[in-house]
This record gives sequence, structure tokens and C-alpha cells, in this order.
Amino acid sequence: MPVEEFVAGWISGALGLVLGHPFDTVKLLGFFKGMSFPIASIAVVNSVLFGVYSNTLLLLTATSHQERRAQPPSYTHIFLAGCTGGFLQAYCLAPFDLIKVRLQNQTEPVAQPGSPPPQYQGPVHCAASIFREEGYRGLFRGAWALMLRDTPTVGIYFITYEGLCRQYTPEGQNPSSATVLVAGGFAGIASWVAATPLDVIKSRMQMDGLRRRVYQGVLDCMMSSVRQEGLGVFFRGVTINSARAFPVNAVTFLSYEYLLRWWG
Ligand SMILES: CN(C)C(=N)NCCC[C@H](N)C(=O)O
Repeated sequence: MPVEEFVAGWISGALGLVLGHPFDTVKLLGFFKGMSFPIASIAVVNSVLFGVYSNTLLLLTATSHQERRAQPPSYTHIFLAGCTGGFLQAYCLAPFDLIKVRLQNQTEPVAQPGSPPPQYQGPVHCAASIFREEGYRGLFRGAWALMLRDTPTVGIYFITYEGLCRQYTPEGQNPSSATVLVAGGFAGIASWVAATPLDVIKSRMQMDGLRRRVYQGVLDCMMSSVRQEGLGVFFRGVTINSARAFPVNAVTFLSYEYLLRWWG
């Protein structure tokens, strides 16, 4: 199994993360002040995403990354490989994402002088507390919603990227840097616009069960959210998700493409 796609995915995920840092800091109230946890999580998850995507395409089309410009895979194959990458990335992402959401939803993200300490004092403390209080399965709370979010939307991510690259690149050639940046940025936006409804539900499922269970499952969470807040609930955060998605994914794809070309 070729491993360079996993390594390129890891490095490009880390570079994208640095660009997404200001947006995540806004969203997460200082959670990303330290960079080590996000690098350890997002970069590893990105490595799984790109590595599984490329190896699934290799299985489906018998072409390596270098051969794919001359023999472009069909959009059906790209979508299926993207969905496979999305499904497996969701499994790896689930515990990290749960920790992120739990920390994000703390009213006091860091200890204030004179006030009681926050429930979770950092990512490691948060993981240990969830494990202690909710068991191993607790670390995977909301994982189904995450898989439902990521499986189709990562398919959309790679279809958009490939579609735009093909549109603006002469046949058989590698896309230019500008094309890769624009296609990667729009791939990020398209996938996040599609992912936002389930992203909202996923976060609610991850917060559920902290004191008592509110939702019976993903469907129940969707129905009661719409009943109480209307259909607009599914678009909460779509603007910041899209604003973050463009630069993060432009840089992710650019570095991924160039690393693979460089390793040749
Ligand atoms: C849930 N969605 C939209 C995705 N997983 N999209 C593909 C990768 C996104 C990239 N790692 C990012 O953080 O923007």
C-alpha cells in the first residue's frame, strides 16, 4: 500500500491547520491557543483522509496518483473513494472532535481567579474525564452523526476539487498552482455547506448525556431541533465554516499536490 499519500496528507493537514487557526480560535475560545493537540489530531485525521482516498482510487481504478492526470478516474470512482475516506476519517476524528466540542461549550474555558475550576482543564483532562465518567463508548458519542456528516460530504469535497481542476487544466497536464488553490478552496466551501446541517446535529449529540440524555438518537435530535428552532437551525455556523474552509483547503490541496509531485 503506497504510504506517501498518508504522509503528504499529514503535512498538508498541519499546514492547513495553521491557516485555520484564527478561525478556530474565534470558534473555540482559546482552545487552539496551544497548537500541539490540533496538530496531533487534525493532521493525523487528514492523513487518514488523503491516504484512504488515494488507496481506494488505486483499488478501484488501478492507477497511482502520478498516473491519474493521464488516465483520469470517473466521477463515480472519485465519489466512492471520497466517501470511503470520509467514513474512516470520521472514525478517527470522533474522540478528538468530541473533546473539541466539550471544551468549546464550557462557559469558562480557562480557570478564572476566585471561580471554581472549569469541568475540563484541557484536552487530556477532558479525554480522561469522559473515559472515567462515560466509559470507552462515551469517547465515541456523536460518532454516528459524524459519519453521516463526513461520508457524503468528503465525496463532494473530492468531486468538486477534481471537477474544477479538470475544467481549468489542459488534458493530461498537472493543474497550475492557482487552479489548485481555487479548486481546493471551493472544494472546502462546497463540502462545509453540505456538512453544516449534520455538523449542528453532531455537536448537539456530543453534548448530550452530560447530565441527562435529551435525545433518543440522530433523527430525534434533528426533529426536536427543527421543532424548537425552525429550519434555520441547520445553517447555524455556515458562514464561519465557509470562511475558514477556503484558505484551509486551498493550502491543504496545494501542499498535498506539490509534495506528491516532488516525491515523484
Ligand atoms: C466535514 N467536512 C466538510 C469535511 N470533512 N471535509 C473535508 C475535509 C475538510 C478539512 N479537513 C477542513 O477541516 O476543512
